[in-house]
Amino acid sequence: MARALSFTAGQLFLRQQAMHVVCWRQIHRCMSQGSSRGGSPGKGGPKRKVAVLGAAGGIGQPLGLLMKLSPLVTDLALFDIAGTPGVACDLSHVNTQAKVEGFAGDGELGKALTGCDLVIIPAGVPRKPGMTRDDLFKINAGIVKNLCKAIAEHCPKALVNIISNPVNSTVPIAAEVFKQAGTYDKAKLFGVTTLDVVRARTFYAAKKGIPVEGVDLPVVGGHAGITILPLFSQATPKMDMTEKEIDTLTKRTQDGGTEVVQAKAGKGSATLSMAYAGALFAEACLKGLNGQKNVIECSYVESTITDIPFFSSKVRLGPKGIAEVLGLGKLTAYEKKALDAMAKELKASIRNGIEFVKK
Ligand SMILES: NC(=O)c1ccc[n+]([C@@H]2O[C@H](COP(=O)([O-])OP(=O)(O)OC[C@H]3O[C@@H](n4cnc5c(N)ncnc54)[C@H](O)[C@@H]3O)[C@@H](O)[C@H]2O)c1
Ligand SMILES: O=C(O)C[C@H](O)C(=O)O
Repeated sequence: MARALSFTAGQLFLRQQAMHVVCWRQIHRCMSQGSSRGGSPGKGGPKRKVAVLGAAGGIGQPLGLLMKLSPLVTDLALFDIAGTPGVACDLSHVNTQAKVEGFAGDGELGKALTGCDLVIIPAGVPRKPGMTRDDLFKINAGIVKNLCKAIAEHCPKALVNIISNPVNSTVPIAAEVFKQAGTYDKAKLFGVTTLDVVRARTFYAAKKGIPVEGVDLPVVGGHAGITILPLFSQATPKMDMTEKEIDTLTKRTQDGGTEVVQAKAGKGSATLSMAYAGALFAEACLKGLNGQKNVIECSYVESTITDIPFFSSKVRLGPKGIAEVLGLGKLTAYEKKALDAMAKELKASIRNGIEFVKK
């Protein structure tokens, strides 16, 4: 009996190991889908340098790993105020093509940025329970401002993906810094709202009992509370939903970040799901740069599709960044009301960001 039991445990262990391998193969396959259509650097595709600023942090480390796994990245620069040489050494042993270098401290920021095609910024402090994203403004506004000044100096043509909160203000901060430096190109600046899309897809699939892989739906507005608006009416595959179901899923998506902050109980906010979402969005940007057609993601960008000057909606990515900011499509009465309700808060967050740089 004991022998039979241990044999079963052994089998279970082997099965688990096999599943790990399958998972990693799937991640590789997912990430390399870009290479077949977006140009494989190993096979003569373009060289692409990506920098992660805040690379030793909770998001920065797994995001660095996912970028190291991406077949679209040839050079990976990991910058933080400290700790990056260790992270870079660790990642450099992974047998994928990207050459990894670590840079620590302001004195090395210029070297990290020089030659970059894409800069991803998860630098800054995360929330603790009871805080809003706006409570992070005091510290993160200055961090994003200084990093963007360095981007304007060392890689003014790079695409910039901003993850640091409050995204509703840090993106306008970045825009204003670039304007002052004379390098602003609205097609190259993105607030990363992909985690809202990832969450909405997950919650919708779970609620409707359908496989999440086939689910798509836009999330528009901004990235905080009521400014996050998932458009479940445009979800595919289309499923009937009651207004109550829509309201529950909308609120869960809006509160997704807070759900993680509370579950982590003082140890930070979403890091792993954010790294996944950040890698998805970064890969989409690289595919666009490489000339892949029809690359569409939601992002918080300078926009004229509403009267709110920065707004998240679907954007088509191309060789120069944003090729087209797509419209909102047909909205339901519920969605129109939610859009009206967010305008005041979103405009105020944008104003705060701009004034912070101007003053
Ligand atoms: N956009 C989103 O959907 C989303 C999701 C999750 C978290 N976030 C935000 O991302 C940010 C980072 O979160 P985290 O969990 O990784 O935090 P963290 O504290 O674990 O890591 C942040 C890192 O930034 C570094 N840093 C601080 N100042 C820096 C500077 N001047 N230059 C370079 N690096 C600097 C820190 O040393 C640290 O390693 C937070 O503001 C958080 O709110 C955004
Ligand atoms: O909620 C946070 O503070 C982090 C992030 O913006 C998230 O949505 O998870």
